[in-house]
Amino acid sequence: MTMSTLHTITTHKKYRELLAEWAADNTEDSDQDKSGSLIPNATVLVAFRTRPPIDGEVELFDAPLDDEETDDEEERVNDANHDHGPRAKKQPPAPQPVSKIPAQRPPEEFMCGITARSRRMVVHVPNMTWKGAGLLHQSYPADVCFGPDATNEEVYEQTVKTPGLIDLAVQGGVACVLAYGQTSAGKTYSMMGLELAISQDLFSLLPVDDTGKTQFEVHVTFLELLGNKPRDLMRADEAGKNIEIREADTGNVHPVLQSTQVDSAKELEDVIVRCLGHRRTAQTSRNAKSSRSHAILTILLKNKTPGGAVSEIILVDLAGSERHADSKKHSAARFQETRDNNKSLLALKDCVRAHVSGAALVPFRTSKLTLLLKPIFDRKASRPTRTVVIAHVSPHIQDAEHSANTLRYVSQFKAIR
Ligand SMILES: Nc1ncnc2c1ncn2[C@@H]1O[C@H](COP(=O)(O)OP(=O)(O)OP(=O)(O)O)[C@@H](O)[C@H]1O
Repeated sequence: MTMSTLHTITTHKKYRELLAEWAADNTEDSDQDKSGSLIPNATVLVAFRTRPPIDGEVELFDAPLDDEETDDEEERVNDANHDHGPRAKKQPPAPQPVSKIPAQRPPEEFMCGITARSRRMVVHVPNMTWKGAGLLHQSYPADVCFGPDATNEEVYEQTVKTPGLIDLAVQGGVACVLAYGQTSAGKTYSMMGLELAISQDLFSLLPVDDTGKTQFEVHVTFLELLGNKPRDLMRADEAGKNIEIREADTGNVHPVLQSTQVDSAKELEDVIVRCLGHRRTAQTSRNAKSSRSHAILTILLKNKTPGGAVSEIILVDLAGSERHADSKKHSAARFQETRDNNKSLLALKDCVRAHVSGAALVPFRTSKLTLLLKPIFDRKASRPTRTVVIAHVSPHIQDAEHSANTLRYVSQFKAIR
């Protein structure tokens, strides 16, 4: 047995003991946050989700992590603005926190870095001190949390049904769900589930007249923002062609997209599945089919009665937040995309923060992503809005620092209220 294997076994044994001790002292029954339901009147609701480990995934941690990476969310996003491209000059390695040290254990061992409680998530962050291996248990509050066993149906129930997002749109408002998180944390999995569940329910929730007909027309657009390049996912024939985003004098933002009218749950579902098939993916160190882009599905409800409004349900699967280490093998073009994605995520954070705090000005023109989301940020618009941000985190202890940053980033939106 090598010294390194021995060290691994000892450290991981210690982590397991510490996790067991923490779990014994923090049972679900002692969770103060268990009672109560979602805050019905909040403009922004915060949800956290983690997923189960995937077969063979732990073996990925055997690859050494980059010694230059930064794990602070803002630092990481700003870091992406500097030249770290393939030709960038190497800096001397910085001292590494323990979670960045290359994996030192048998690959088949999964070690959980997340505990989901009803209304908070706890991240168990490895922390090496002079006393040896330790764990910091960092707790972040949310309106609702989903552990690895939660189904997409449960997520739909709590993040769409309970906050009344479809009802809000039917009444003329703007409802939005944003899936945020580290690459491979489960954003696309959640959003596909929500998109298909909304397709199933939407038509039965549209009000009908005495003849059984609804006064609403349902139209769909689907846009992909790859780095800074918007594309129409509805048009496979236009693949690769960038579309224009216009902001009219009236203040309305008009991406030049094909809008498709749908008249049934099946039609809506078919359009969504077809468009998702046009989304670009690439293999990353963490996800064989990683979505490189932000994907914005907009379901427009057009009320055909005289003076009837157009309301919207906007479903956004954001590009994965990537650390520098995750992108170090990217080509120059992919690196630029990652940089643009990270910049737009930072702009999004600023906008949501300003929006939640009731600031007079929300800087939505800072990026194409936030400009496209103007309907939820526009203070001058009279339509009521509600946004649910679902932060996704990896279940692995090796990702604990990234997970803590993700939850810190998103839980702020709850704290500002
Ligand atoms: N709750 C879950 N239960 C079971 N499997 C899941 C769950 N969430 C995600 N997965 C699986 O994990 C893998 C990564 O998920 P997904 O592609 O949704 O991540 P992502 O956050 O969208 O990644 P990226 O940002 O790289 O596109 C997929 O194989 C997916 O099927």
